[in-house]
Amino acid sequence: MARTAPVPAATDPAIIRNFCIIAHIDHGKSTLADRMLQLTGVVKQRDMKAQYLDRMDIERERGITIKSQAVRIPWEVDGTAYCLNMIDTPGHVDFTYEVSRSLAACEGAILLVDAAQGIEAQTLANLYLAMENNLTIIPVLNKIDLPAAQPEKYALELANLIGGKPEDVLMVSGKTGVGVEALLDLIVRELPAPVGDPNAPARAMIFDSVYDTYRGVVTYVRVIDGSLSPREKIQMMSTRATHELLEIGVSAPEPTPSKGLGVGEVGYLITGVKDVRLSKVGDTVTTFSKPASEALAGYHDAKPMVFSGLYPMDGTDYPVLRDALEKLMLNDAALIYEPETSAALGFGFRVGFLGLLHLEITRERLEREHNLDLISTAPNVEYEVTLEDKKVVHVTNPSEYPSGKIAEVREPMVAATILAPTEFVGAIMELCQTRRGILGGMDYLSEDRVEIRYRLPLAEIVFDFFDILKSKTRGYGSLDWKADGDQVADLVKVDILLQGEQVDAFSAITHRDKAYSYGVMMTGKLRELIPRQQFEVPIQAAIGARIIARESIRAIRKDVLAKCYGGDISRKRKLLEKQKEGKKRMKMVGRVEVPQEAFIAALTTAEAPKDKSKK
Ligand SMILES: Nc1nc2c(ncn2[C@@H]2O[C@H](COP(=O)(O)OP(=O)(O)OP(=O)(O)O)[C@@H](O)[C@H]2O)c(=O)[nH]1
Repeated sequence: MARTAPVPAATDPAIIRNFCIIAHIDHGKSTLADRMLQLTGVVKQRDMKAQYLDRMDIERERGITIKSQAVRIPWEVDGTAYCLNMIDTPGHVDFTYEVSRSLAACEGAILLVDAAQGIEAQTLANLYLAMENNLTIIPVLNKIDLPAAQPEKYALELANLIGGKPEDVLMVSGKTGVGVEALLDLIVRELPAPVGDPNAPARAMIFDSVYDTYRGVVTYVRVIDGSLSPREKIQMMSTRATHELLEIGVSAPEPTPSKGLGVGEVGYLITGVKDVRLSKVGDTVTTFSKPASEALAGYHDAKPMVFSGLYPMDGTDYPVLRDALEKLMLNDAALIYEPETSAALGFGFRVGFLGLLHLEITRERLEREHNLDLISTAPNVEYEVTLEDKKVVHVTNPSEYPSGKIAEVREPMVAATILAPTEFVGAIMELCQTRRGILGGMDYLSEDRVEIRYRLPLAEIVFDFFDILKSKTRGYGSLDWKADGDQVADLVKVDILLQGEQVDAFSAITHRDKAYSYGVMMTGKLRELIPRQQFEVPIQAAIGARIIARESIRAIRKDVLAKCYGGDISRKRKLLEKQKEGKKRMKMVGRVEVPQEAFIAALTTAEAPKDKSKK
């Protein structure tokens, strides 16, 4: 059955359907997208590879989507050729901002739920985002080929959630392709066609901007009103900057130049601009000759949540790291950084991330794509410190913590939603309580599944919370969170001193109740890591002038001349020279020699256990 027409030039909005697939991580969005590409003949059988739309190596290796992707696919229903624009979105909480951008470019969303797992935290979060954007929602259960699938049970859960009948929930398998044709039909029938004024001045919304080494910045847009055509000058409405349009086209899924983009169409623009910040996501594109007077409602900028220092292992790599960050920023508008120096680690950068997964991926890309070896310092959230003289300081690094009289410290908070089987309610509440959480509410989604809402300090959940939640719920708990203002907190800065000398890289800002355990942990760890010296070295943890923990490394004197009796001066000198060589790999902190490895080991293990990135 030939249901696929050649990609029609969509000048008539009535034949366009713009949709995205939203789901909890791993519920099968990318696999379903693959099947749609294959079934519609957009990607030839022999070119097909799993996760076709995930272009980055890291995305493929980890099996996760980081960047959104948009593709145009043809589909014929009742003899009419339709043009579907599918936008694949990431599912991980760190990349929610990508999802919300994609949603704004669509009329409808497929809410995909794993038929063996049921509704999870990001299912809800994404559903609410889609509802805020007034999208028509098509509920779909995926992976019905799995023996563990419970389609009836979860169809009921889904129907209860969005208000509908369980029999209206479509059953598909992205793996085998069952139900995917029916889903494409449903998209055409159920989703509204885009509406806009074709004769009005052009207004197109930028929902993504990507840097491509060969083509410069590629800007993805959705046209709301009017049209854009090749060789026309375009204008960015926020800055009024104008750019020549070098190419305009659609992703099908390879970039295909077109004669222009009309109302409701999704496509790309290439202007020869070299910096994604000049083609800002959320901005409105209009034409220079007939500019629109009012911009479309934009998006909020993604706000970094976690900050960490990135230092090259080898100090001479600093310029390489600087260039690498600059390049990466061209492609990742959420990344921010500024230079910083550390007495222990030398020159580096303080970088802001959306979450730990974003940190890990950025670091991995820097190391891999630029051949760097990096040390990342223990991550921090951003604190707002008000001094008694009313001065306000924003602190993302413990070494910036003001030493003057502090009136108040505020810490960022999040609204967290946890979904889990009811039997784990007690364990989850206990965990949230120890993390200074305040219960917001609890709802039963079905007899055996509960949604628990907590307000928690960001610093308490961003590092190891999810791993602990997973282990306490035997893998069944899922978590989603979003920023929720801030609160006054009793926070202190814990310093680590080696022989009375403060080592900035080991300082931390913690809640007063946890300061002692941090001090004990860090001094203990350093005692193990720092080799014995020729004198005793006290390691102390202190809050201001008050010492809260202490360890010491006993003295030894490695007498390299011990075996060298007799008075041969040249031999003695040779041995002393050799000893000096070995010392070059040491950092001096006051009089104490600390091996580079000690910094790395102490910092990497002080960091939260690595987020294994699957939520
Ligand atoms: N049995 C079965 N497995 C599936 C099906 N769809 C997806 N999977 C598997 O589920 C896992 C996750 O699928 P993905 O398509 O990568 O999930 P995703 O939702 O796109 O994940 P992110 O892009 O990271 O958000 C993969 O191992 C797939 O092979 C299905 O219909 N049946």
